[in-house]
Amino acid sequence: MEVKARAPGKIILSGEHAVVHGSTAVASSIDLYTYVSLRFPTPSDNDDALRLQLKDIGLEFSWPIGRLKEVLSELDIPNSSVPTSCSTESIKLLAALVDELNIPEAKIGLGAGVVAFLWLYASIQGFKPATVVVTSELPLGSGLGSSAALCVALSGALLSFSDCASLDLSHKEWTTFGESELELLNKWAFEGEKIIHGKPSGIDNTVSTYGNMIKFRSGSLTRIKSNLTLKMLITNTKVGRNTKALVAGVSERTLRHPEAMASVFNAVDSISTEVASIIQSPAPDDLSITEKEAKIEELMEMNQGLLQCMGVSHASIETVLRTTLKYKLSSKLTGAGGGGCVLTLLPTLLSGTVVDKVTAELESCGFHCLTAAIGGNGVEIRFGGSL
Ligand SMILES: Nc1ncnc2c1ncn2[C@@H]1O[C@H](COP(=O)(O)OP(=O)(O)O)[C@@H](O)[C@H]1O
Ligand SMILES: C[C@@](O)(CCOP(=O)(O)O)CC(=O)O
Ligand SMILES: [Mg+2]
Repeated sequence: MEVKARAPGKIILSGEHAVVHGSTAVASSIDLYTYVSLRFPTPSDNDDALRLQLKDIGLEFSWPIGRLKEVLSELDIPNSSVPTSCSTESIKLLAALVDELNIPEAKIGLGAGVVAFLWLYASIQGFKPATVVVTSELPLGSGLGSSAALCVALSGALLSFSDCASLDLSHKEWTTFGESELELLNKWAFEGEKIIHGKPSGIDNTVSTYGNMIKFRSGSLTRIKSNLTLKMLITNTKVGRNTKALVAGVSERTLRHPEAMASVFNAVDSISTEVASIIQSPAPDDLSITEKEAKIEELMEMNQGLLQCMGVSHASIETVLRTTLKYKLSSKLTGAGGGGCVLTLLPTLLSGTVVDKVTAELESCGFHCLTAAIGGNGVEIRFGGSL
């Protein structure tokens, strides 16, 4: 018996980083997914190992169950129905197991993802042998929430074979979980994100779990019904960065300049609240679509300025901003910044020729442009099929 789970990536329309410090942020799922397949061996397979295949990265790891028990029995492994944080000591033990894998230096960032995998696996499934296969349509470490999509898809696959979920195992189509199961899944995914991000706000795992558009503040979500079809060009600068380090950098700046940063976070909160209200405002009201788009553009520019104040912009991001401005288009970084992806609003009346020209110019700088549909379902699972 096997299960496949998929969880979407996301874009943050406004409020990244500030959301870690209690400000409102607005995010939406996108139609790019991370897939996790889970299969338990049959007795005739005679396989007593936990195997993890990162398919598109071309890496494969395995741990004899005896070795896992030896190391992890020192840990307080929680119950699958009680999402529990991985303590610093536990992270150290798991990281030592991951160090034994000799991950190539160029891919060392994956180590945090593998530690999160081991924590979620042991916590939800204990010491059962299994094969887990991960594939992703998301660029990793680029601001599109690959870390959260991994944790959400993993939690989905693991919980679907636990006592915590009551699912119809004959279901061969993509299907979602019930409300209380989603809540549990989202909490486990958050514990995984903590291992990868250090101090996540929870917005990425929440939007990946629930899908569509959300407003998020201090750990609680409000689902947003969008009355505006936003179209965004996503430019991947291909400059690698690490969310954990960038989030830590903003916290350090906040410690150095608490009052100034409080004002910055406050301004971001107002921007996100306004963005959410424009998106939700009824279609035929005082403002035309063009006027709403112009307001969102201005708010995106203001948010970008504040992200610069937080110290998370980058020369590559500034190049995207300058390039899109030549075409009178507004942009902002999305996710943790420091490289990664930039969003550019493509207004409804913008001609296809302009989109082609700006895309060509951005790609001539060495960037990669992608279009992804905004919104769509959150985590889903299906049974059967092949890994
Ligand atoms: N498909 C995957 N396989 C293994 N690890 C992954 C995968 N997706 C994400 N990760 C983990 O998440 C990290 C990237 O997360 P992060 O720096 O938060 O950027 P983002 O979430 O924007 O992609 C990777 O370095 C890796 O540790
Ligand atoms: C910077 C932050 O707001 C978003 C990070 O997103 P990503 O990992 O760069 O996709 C951090 C968080 O909210 O946990
Ligand atoms: Mg992330």
